[in-house]
Amino acid sequence: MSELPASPLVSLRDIVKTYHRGQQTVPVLGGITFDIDAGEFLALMGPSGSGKSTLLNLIAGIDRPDSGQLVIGGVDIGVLDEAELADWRAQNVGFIFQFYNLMPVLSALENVELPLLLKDMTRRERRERALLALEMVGLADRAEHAPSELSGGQQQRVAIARALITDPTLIVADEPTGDLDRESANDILHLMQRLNDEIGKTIVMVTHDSRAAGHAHAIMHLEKGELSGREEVRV
Ligand SMILES: Nc1ncnc2c1ncn2[C@@H]1O[C@H](COP(=O)(O)OP(=O)(O)OP(=O)(O)O)[C@@H](O)[C@H]1O
Repeated sequence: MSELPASPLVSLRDIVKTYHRGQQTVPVLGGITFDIDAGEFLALMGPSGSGKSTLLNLIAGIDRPDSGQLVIGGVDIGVLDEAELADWRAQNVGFIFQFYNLMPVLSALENVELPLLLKDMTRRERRERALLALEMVGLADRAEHAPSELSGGQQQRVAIARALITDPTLIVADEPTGDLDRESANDILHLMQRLNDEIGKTIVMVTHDSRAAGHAHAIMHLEKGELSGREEVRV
């Protein structure tokens, strides 16, 4: 596993984001400043429309702020051009989505392998690594199954294996348990906690669910595009 860089891993300074739709402007983030330490498991909570997903997408390098500075692992991602940003994302960020975003025509193993297709690796190396990742999430015996042959919780575990496969600096999760029943949600949250505790993955998770947020170290609350507080959950 890669070494963790010095804290903080993520530094946001005065991040402003406004969406433009025709003549209409929608101010979403009004100057956000905070740090995320390496090894932290942070939950982002707030009412619908408060800007949680927008903030997560900026931290993941999917979108760009209008102004402000965003430094991750010592890289000022604001100065990267589109190709450099895409490359940075592929190397540094693992994504977990609410609806898993697995490719339906591929097996679990092939889905996990996908991020490695960009790497200089033999087919055999890719398969071995993907199998290890599936083992880590307890699904090695389902490697050949299609997503439609797996439960929601199992599909999310495949998605977590896919997020881990490149050994990213940062894992971002947008409502990872939003589509799951309570028991499967608990399994997923425990798995994420293990990734954090046992292999030191830094995780930022958007959630509406305070029970889910209770698995994080700290909860950052957003209100109308402003930070309204940080709550420590576990040490
Ligand atoms: N691509 C876009 N174009 C225009 N407006 C957008 C776009 N994406 C989001 N918005 C608006 O920005 C605001 C914040 O959206 P965002 O998805 O970040 O909120 P959220 O806190 O994650 O909400 P939810 O909990 O409902 O998912 C909302 O008013 C939304 O309508």
